Amino acid sequence: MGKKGVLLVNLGTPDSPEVGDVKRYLDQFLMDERVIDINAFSRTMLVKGVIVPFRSPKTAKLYKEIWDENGSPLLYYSKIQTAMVQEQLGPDYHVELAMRYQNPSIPAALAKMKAGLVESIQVIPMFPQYASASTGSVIQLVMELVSKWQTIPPVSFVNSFHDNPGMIATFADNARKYQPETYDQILFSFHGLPERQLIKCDHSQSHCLKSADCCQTLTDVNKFCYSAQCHDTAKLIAAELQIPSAQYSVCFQSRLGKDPWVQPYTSDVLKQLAAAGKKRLLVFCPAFVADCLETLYEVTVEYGEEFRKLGGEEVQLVSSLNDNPQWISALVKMIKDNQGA
Ligand SMILES: C=CC1=C(C)c2cc3[nH]c(cc4nc(cc5[nH]c(cc1n2)c(C)c5CCC(=O)O)C(CCC(=O)O)=C4C)c(C)c3C=C
Ligand SMILES: [Fe+2]
Ligand SMILES: [Fe+2]
Repeated sequence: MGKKGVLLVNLGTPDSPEVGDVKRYLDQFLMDERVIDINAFSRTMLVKGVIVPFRSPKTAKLYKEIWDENGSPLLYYSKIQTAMVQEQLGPDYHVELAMRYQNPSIPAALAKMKAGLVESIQVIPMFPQYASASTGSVIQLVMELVSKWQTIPPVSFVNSFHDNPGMIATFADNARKYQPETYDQILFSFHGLPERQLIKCDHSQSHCLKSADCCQTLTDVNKFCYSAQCHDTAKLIAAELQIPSAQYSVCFQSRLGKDPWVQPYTSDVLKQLAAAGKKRLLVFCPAFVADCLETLYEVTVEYGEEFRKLGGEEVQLVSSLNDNPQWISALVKMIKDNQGA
């Protein structure tokens, strides 16, 4: 019997924090039609003509702030997660890590699995909430590549795991050491998305963004809605920690460009909380399974500075799932439960 293949795929990071590598990363990332989802001509003009040349030097500086002797935190933790999952699953499994953009690449990881004669492939896009720009993009590329093989093994995909009990429990446990009840407000800050991508993912075309709060509750109709899944994750973590609904806020960070993104924006929520006299904030970022630029720099440094300028005192990040053994066990259970699905 061949081994069962498991492919863990995260977003990706530059090969180094130097401008050239950041350019290559942003170019590949933002030229993805699921990320900048406009017509090909406009995307090329915008990405290659404006965003990559102007953003890369600034983004490279930010990467230099979080790059340490282990390299990029996202890649570092992803490698550890992969090794820990392989260790727990044992020799019947062949576990590979890939990044959607840059390295280790999805084609290289799939080639290793093919050479290892795996009998099946289970793909886990490492994004708890489904978005076309993240999970959808990974699934599309894997399908495109494997569809060209002569022998196509059974391939399965995890579509989302926004309510995975082990993931929720790990985030809650990570927060306990900060004593969440001692903070003025808890924030769940998720990576943002253009609003039009929510609407495009609404198969009913009658739900998302049709009323002020339609994407705040997960139902059968909107079960693939990124915003609704984010709200559900926040609600479950808050319930685990017995945080009353008035004590927490859900918000969305990392907006790029001028189009409207899913709201409320984290910056706006910081302003409201500072105006209401809140001083100390505890921030979860449960769109990520590993600490990365968006948690270590955007939240800790940028939002921290922003909030202090507004009169606040502290923005404390809850560390991500990283190499927490409880998370690894949850991931292993997810793999075993999904086997053959
Ligand atoms: C949670 C999953 C992610 C979704 C959905 C997502 C959508 C998305 N992102 C951009 C633009 C950028 N994102 C950047 C960094 C970044 N994004 C994610 C995850 C999701 N993005 C991660 C994990 C990271 C950090 C990677 C790391 O190396 O640590 C960046 C690069 C940084 C910067 O220049 O600001 C950009 C750009 C868009 C446009 C988008 C959906 C449309
Ligand atoms: Fe992003
Ligand atoms: Fe929605």
